[in-house]
Amino acid sequence: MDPGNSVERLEQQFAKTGIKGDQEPHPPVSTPTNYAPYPQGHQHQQPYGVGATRPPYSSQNHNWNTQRPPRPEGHYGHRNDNRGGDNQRPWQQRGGSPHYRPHNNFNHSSNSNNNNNYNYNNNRRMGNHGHWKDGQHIVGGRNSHIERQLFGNVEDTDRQHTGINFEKYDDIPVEASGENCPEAITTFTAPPLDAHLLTNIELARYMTPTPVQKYSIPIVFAGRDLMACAQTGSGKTGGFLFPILSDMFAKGPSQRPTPKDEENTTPQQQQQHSTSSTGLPTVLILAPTRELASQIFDEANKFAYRSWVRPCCVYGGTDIGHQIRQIGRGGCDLLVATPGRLVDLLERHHISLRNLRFLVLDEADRMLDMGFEPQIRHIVEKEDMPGVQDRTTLMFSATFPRDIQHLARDFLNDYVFLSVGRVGSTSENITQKVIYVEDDDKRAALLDILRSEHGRTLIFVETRRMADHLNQFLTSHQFPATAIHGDRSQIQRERALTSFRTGHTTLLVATAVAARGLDIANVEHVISFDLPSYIDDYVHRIGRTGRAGNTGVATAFFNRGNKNIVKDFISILKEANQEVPDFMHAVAREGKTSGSGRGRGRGRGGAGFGPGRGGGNVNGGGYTFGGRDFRQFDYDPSGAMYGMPGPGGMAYYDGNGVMVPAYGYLPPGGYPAYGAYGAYGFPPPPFVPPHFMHQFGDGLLPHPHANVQAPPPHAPLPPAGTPPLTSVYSNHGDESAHYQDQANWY
Ligand SMILES: Nc1ncnc2c1ncn2[C@@H]1O[C@H](COP(=O)(O)OP(=O)(O)OP(=O)(O)O)[C@@H](O)[C@H]1O
Repeated sequence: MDPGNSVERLEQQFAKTGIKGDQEPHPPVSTPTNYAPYPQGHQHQQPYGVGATRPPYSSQNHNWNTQRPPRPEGHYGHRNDNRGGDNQRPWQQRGGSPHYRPHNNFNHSSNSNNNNNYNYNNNRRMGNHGHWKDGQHIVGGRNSHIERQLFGNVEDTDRQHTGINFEKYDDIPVEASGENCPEAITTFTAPPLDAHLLTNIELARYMTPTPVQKYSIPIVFAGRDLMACAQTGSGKTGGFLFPILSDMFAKGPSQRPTPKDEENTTPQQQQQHSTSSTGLPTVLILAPTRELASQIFDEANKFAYRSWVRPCCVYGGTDIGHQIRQIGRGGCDLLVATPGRLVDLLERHHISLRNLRFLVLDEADRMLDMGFEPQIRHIVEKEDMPGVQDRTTLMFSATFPRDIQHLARDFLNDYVFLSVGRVGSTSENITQKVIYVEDDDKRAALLDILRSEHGRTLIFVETRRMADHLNQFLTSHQFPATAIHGDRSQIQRERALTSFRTGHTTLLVATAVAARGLDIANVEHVISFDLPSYIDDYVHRIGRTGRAGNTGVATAFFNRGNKNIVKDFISILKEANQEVPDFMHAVAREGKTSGSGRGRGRGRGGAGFGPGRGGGNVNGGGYTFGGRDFRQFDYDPSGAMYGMPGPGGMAYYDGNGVMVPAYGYLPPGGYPAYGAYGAYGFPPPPFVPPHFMHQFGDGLLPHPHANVQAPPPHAPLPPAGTPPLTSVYSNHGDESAHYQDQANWY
């Protein structure tokens, strides 16, 4: 599908419906209930449901979301073309809107939550850092100015979530599996936490630990590796920062020589190494996006305040020379990084990982999917990082698909799997609404919603181009909007985020670059203008609201173009006790006969991802949305690993524990899904033979541990005329240099 044509077609479609940005696009339509299908065009058709007239559907309707390759890091220039506009002109001058909240002192460098690079350096110069001397932690002096910068004021609504209500989490089910799980703590106390950390926790006004923190703190203190799956907004950042910083405050800098030092360097060289400007972090935290890395860095600065620990942050899109100087001058005890920039710095020997004691993968499922996995392997296995036995490895996310859990074992040692929350991982604090809206009507539907609401609203779209178009469209309709996506320069991205955080612009149009981890206070509404191709991505996106015990609303525009995720979507809604509109069931029933055959897993999973999923049957296959320890469900002590049986088939490991590759199957009218790794479903014939899978590049090649076997002899070839499949680049707009995705196959 030609992206240019499809976008043009979209624009023509918009033009047909009168949506041009300079005229009233669509008469406001009142929807009787939130779940009513959105009227088609001007005709106000009957709601689409079972037996009702279906809105005309064209298989081309949704192709306009065609994605473009991400730009390599080096291509992110500081372009000042202002595409998409940051709307720096005062809003009143442009007609205003009820969304506007006057903010006369807007200055992104002074109001941002992300402005601590500057303050952090000041912080050092003011000499209030502590240090480690003669085996003792000497804590620095207090500074009220820095404390305001780091922790904000109680009334600072741009930075504080209002009405944090973690009691809501008290009856959330928590499951910890693995040998000898340590007991959870119930309060922040010293011991077990370091006394200095407690003073910083108090400054942050955290009264009690969240469930994930209650468990992760003793697990890490016990020296155990951890894979933690907890709902969005439930305090996972503290879940890894608290035990790590507490340990560092108590034990001081690591001095341990690694075997590599002993083998390859002379004592003189070692001496040179430690006095050179090379950063020698004790902790490495890897995150998928620059904005998330920056946010974790800010949190690390808070909780490391006045301690000997110097946090440091490196990510792409910014001047590497500046980062090198930061590492050299200020030290780098706790390093937060995006993988691409870190590899660059490792290769230039500005950072060495030989002293590492803690490795953290935040958004770990994202970090281990095919976009990042090669870089993560390079960092963990090919550089000088201590081996898995000699470091503590922690992985955190709100979703942990089974295939990623399999892969994660390579990086973990005797780990505890912690699951906080329901198996379906959306929070019940988020009210989820689904509206049936054809692609042509989405803009009108959006305007209707925005005209009746004035809160901070995040709008997710699938492509960067669409983000720009929608931003322009909203701006031309007098809404204070801005956009964040991977084609914008880092300065534009940060400016957009700051503008949204501070409430200068109450609408942020975003691609998936803003989907994970970002903690923006008081986001009231997340609108999935486009639904993502994978339900886990939806879970993360809506998780930008309803955080820290607050409530929020998530509205999804749904149509038949989303039928590939409809069953997973229904399960997510049910698990969070949300209403499932009839039209979703109807589309799901259609899916049964036409079947998209798409698995998940971004080139890793595919048809066999989880038992029974290849045929699009979720429930029968026992798939869960990442909240279960696969060891409990797939593992058979006899040496064979099985999935849970379902109508779609059975997950399949052979009796010797050797993985049998997944074979996609070709449902009528659908495309094959592919998988090459993990506990795969063993779907019904016809099979797609492995040679077909190999067309798709790295991510679809079998994992090195997989022993690929020939397909069963009866597997037929794909039917004549099956179009050749090609990988397309996704629109994740993050640090993944070679991220490939099967999105928009059809
Ligand atoms: N113990 C606590 N008490 C009060 N607030 C807390 C506590 N722990 C974390 N928070 C606040 O809760 C919010 C969400 O925390 P955090 O960003 O760590 O969530 P998360 O689980 O990592 O979310 P996501 O899945 O989106 O990455 C933050 O604003 C944080 O400051």
